[in-house]
Amino acid sequence: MISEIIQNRRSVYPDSYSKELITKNEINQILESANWAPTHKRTEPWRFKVFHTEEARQNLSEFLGRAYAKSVSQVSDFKQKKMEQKALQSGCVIAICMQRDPQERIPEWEEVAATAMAVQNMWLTAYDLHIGAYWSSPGLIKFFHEYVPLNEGEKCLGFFYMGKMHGEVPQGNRNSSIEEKTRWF
Ligand SMILES: Cc1cc2nc3c(=O)[nH]c(=O)nc-3n(C[C@H](O)[C@H](O)[C@H](O)COP(=O)(O)O)c2cc1C
Repeated sequence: MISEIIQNRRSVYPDSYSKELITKNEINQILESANWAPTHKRTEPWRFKVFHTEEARQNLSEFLGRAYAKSVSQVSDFKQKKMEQKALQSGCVIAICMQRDPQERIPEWEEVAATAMAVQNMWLTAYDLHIGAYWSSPGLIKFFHEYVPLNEGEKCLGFFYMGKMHGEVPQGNRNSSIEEKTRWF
């Protein structure tokens, strides 16, 4: 049931991923799901940069460490190490990017929303494949273009960390019920 998959999907963090590899086929399934998100004026604004091989993740890890240090006024060695570790603990990291419509035919928020819907498709597909994942949006993403050149109007919105799950999916919780967030007329 789709509602069970939706409710059981969780943010699963890199320190709880197993060492089991994620295959290219699994990554392609996850990316294919992204491409079926809805999109106003069919701008299909989601763009992805995939860091799968150990070498790619090692290089990304080094960049993340450097970018973290640049993004804060006081560097914490602990936080810098943690930031570096995440790409190494993951089976794959995907940078989530959004390409603004060059003609700006729709407001930017709609393209951010469409990209977020693409990420939700990825997240649900990953869960279905027993792959834990989470969307990370640290301040350092503003430096991502220094590492991977982005097109004009393309922005990095965060990183999608993924790793094979071992054990149970964490328990979910919500601060308030849907009734409290809904008014019926
Ligand atoms: C746009 C977006 C950005 C997020 N950024 C972060 C982040 O930077 N760090 C983090 O720990 N979690 C981040 N999360 C994950 C949320 O913390 C998580 O979704 C929330 O705690 C609810 O938990 P659940 O996903 O397991 O239901 C982000 C989620 C979204 C949708």
